Amino acid sequence: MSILEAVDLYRFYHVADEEVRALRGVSLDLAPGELVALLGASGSGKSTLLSCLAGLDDPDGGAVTVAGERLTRRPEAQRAGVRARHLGVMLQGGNLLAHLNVLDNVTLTGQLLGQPDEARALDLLGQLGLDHRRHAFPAQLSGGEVARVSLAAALAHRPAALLADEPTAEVDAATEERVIGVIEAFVRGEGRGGRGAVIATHSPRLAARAGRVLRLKDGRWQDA
Ligand SMILES: Nc1ncnc2c1ncn2[C@@H]1O[C@H](COP(=O)(O)OP(=O)(O)OP(=O)(O)O)[C@@H](O)[C@H]1O
Repeated sequence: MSILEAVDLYRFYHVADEEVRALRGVSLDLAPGELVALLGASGSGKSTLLSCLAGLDDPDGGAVTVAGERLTRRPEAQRAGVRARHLGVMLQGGNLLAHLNVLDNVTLTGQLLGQPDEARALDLLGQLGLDHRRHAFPAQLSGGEVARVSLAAALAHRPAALLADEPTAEVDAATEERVIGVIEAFVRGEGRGGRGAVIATHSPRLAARAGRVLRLKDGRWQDA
């Protein structure tokens, strides 16, 4: 069974009289153990697709299923439940809560699920070179640090799938290697039904390590 399945997603935005067709019939199947790199020029629809896959946005057409649970066409509270149970989401610009320190941000989803795992959170922060920043607040972090803390927060509760938008933006080559290593270890890790990741990236280094590279162009798969 696939970890995450998206069928024929459409998403249109309307700004004044103009219609932006951000997604035009995009389907995706994420298999256990798979690391998928999502490539495409700026504006091609990568963030929109990740938002729909994460249930943060409801597409205008199509369906998303995660670990056998439907994510689309449900009230936000139900989508949030599915998201917390099965997904780790890292958005562009990070998604940290300003009033919580780094460690509390990373353990937050686990706490909400009633399974906080501080040891795992500290382990992830260590692997990402952020052990010494555990008591810092988001406003005190650099852009690259925010991205890595957000990645740790997305992975700490051991979701079935990681959905990440540009996790290696704003970092040097050595740090990028750490980030890729953490993502690879996550995808290889044991889990009920397996784990997988869809990563939007402009990084050739990250794309080279993916098992599958998919390219979006104007809201469609380029080679479809
Ligand atoms: N909230 C919105 N309202 C109107 N248009 C939007 C909105 N969000 C995205 N768009 C438009 O939809 C298209 C796809 O945008 P999206 O952010 O998904 O691209 P992207 O591939 O992630 O780009 P980048 O690599 O720059 O992050 C673009 O034309 C963008 O301007």
